[in-house]
Amino acid sequence: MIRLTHVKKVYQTSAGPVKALTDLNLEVRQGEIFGVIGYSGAGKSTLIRLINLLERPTEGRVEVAGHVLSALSEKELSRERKQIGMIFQHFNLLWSRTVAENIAFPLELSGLSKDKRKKRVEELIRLVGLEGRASSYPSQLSGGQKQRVGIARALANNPAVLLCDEATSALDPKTTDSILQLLSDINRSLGITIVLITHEMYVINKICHRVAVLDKGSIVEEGTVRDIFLSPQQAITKEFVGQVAAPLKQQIRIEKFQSANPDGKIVQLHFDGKTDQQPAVDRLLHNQAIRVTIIVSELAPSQNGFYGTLVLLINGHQDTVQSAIDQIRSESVKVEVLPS
Ligand SMILES: Nc1ncnc2c1ncn2[C@@H]1O[C@H](COP(=O)(O)OP(=O)(O)OP(=O)(O)O)[C@@H](O)[C@H]1O
Repeated sequence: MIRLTHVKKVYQTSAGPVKALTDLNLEVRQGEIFGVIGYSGAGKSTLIRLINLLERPTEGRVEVAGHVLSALSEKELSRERKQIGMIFQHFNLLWSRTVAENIAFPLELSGLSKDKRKKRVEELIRLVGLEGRASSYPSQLSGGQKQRVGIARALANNPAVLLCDEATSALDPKTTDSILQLLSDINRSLGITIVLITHEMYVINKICHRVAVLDKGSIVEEGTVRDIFLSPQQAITKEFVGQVAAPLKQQIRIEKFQSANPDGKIVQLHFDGKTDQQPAVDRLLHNQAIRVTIIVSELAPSQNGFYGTLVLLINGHQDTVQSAIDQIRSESVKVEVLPS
């Protein structure tokens, strides 16, 4: 579906040439979600902008859906670009236009009649879950809703490929999850090929089928997300995998304790670092009526005590355990009882 062959990109600047991509080869298959991960400056934005020829390669060939885009003139390109939608970190919406008018914009450029535009905009609004917001302006929307408008606009002309340029980097974790879910649903229901760039392994792990690791303008490792997670080869890949492996290891540790202690209660205590919660924890750990085991301790010092989380296994008589939990809750520690 997408094939980059021996692609190089050199920017000419007043300080001299900057090599952004060096001899890059990449193949993205029809219908997959392909992630490119790299640190800042690795060349991710350059790479994604080469796929729709927003940047021309200095050397090499860019082929999308059977067309060699790098060989086309600007006029020919503008027709082929309809095959490729794009969404951006900062949404790039038109602030003076409503949601419906933003989504209609590419349809106007394609010369679609007013009636057809209206129908298509309604379909897209439903697809991205923005019912009831058609007449809102971008400034009246949350970040997640703005990105939904971006996605609807990118899909307006039924592209075969959707490019996502750090599409969730400006969003909080919960909104990130909902946008990633939407992208995954769209990939499945429309069969659209998605290429996304990110610096977060979380994003890759959540929705990508395959991933390439970009470092200093070259792909240093590539494979299925599962294989990369199970056996990362390069040091940089190990660092990225480490971003999500720690929580995963924690989860596995908690599950082991759970299955070995079916009668115990596993609780997660959250410390806010604002008040001194140490005495409350000491009382819990030294409570003679129960047995407390520390499963995970992720605490960092703060001016007034510490912040972070503790995951504990509490064994004992059901009522005694419950009253110990109630006691620490009453001492302004947030307590979550993990499902058994
Ligand atoms: N228009 C440009 N002119 C000159 N140099 C550029 C231009 N765009 C990018 N570069 C340089 O090319 C290299 C790769 O940049 P690029 O933005 O593609 O990386 P990135 O991985 O997307 O980083 P970030 O996440 O910080 O945007 C960097 O050294 C950058 O300074």
